[in-house]
Amino acid sequence: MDQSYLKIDRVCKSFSKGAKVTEVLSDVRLTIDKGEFVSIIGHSGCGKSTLLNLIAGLTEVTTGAIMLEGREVNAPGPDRAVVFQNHSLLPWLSVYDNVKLAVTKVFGATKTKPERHDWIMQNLDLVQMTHAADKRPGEISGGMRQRVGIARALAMEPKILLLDEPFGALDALTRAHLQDAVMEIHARLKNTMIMITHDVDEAVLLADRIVMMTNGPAARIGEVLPVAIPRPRDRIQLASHPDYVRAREAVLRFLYERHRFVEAAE
Ligand SMILES: Nc1ncnc2c1ncn2[C@@H]1O[C@H](COP(=O)(O)OP(=O)(O)OP(=O)(O)O)[C@@H](O)[C@H]1O
Repeated sequence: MDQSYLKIDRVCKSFSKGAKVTEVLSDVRLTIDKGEFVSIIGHSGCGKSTLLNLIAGLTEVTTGAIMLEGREVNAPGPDRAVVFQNHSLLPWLSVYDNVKLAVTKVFGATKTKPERHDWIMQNLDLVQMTHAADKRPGEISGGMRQRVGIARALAMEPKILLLDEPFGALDALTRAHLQDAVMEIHARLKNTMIMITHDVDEAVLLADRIVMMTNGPAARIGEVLPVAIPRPRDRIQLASHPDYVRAREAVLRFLYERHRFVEAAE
């Protein structure tokens, strides 16, 4: 019996517009273990978000299948929460109420009101945002909004947290703080995380494995690089760590040398 936690099995995805069919993903195969942190990297437009949306169940595969714990994924569900680059919080609700909305949806029938309140506060605490519980998204910084987005996603207690370039719009310092926060959360909750990034350092710092995608159309997984650097990881110590330097170089070579070669050959 196949014991994979998440299995992406020979997935192809095409989009049609009139008579024109574009194959975005071709024969994508990947298995991810429970508790693993996987970064997905690839050039713009190759199909990273499409792959994440397929796992989220927001889009359907054209052929192949995505299995989570042996069950096929073909619709969105609270077991897979997504954090997008643009926070997607409801602007008219407070930080607390934004998280509450998700908690009521998932735990409305199973947790009492005081339990739900504690759970909301616990998740805001996880991202250090309890102090802003009464603020609206427009009254807090971009980094804080992303923290709330992460709290809202985690509050659904998903099996898999899907992060679609969540820090892409943030300045470098805020980004570093949030990367640390994500590493702490991952260490504490031991949940499965899949994160799209364009940032090679971010991919290496956070991931157990880096999935590198070839250019589209018909993108596929070109290489998967294990990052065996022990945790907890400290960005300053890592900067000169030989394994870090090696992993970084391997990703850069894939993106800027090897992949260009593959593209030119096609
Ligand atoms: N709903 C859709 N209908 C038609 N084409 C789509 C749709 N969604 C994505 N595509 C196309 O699929 C390709 C891959 O898009 P996708 O957003 O997955 O790439 P990406 O790697 O995440 O890009 P980026 O890094 O720039 O965010 C693009 O050519 C895009 O135009």
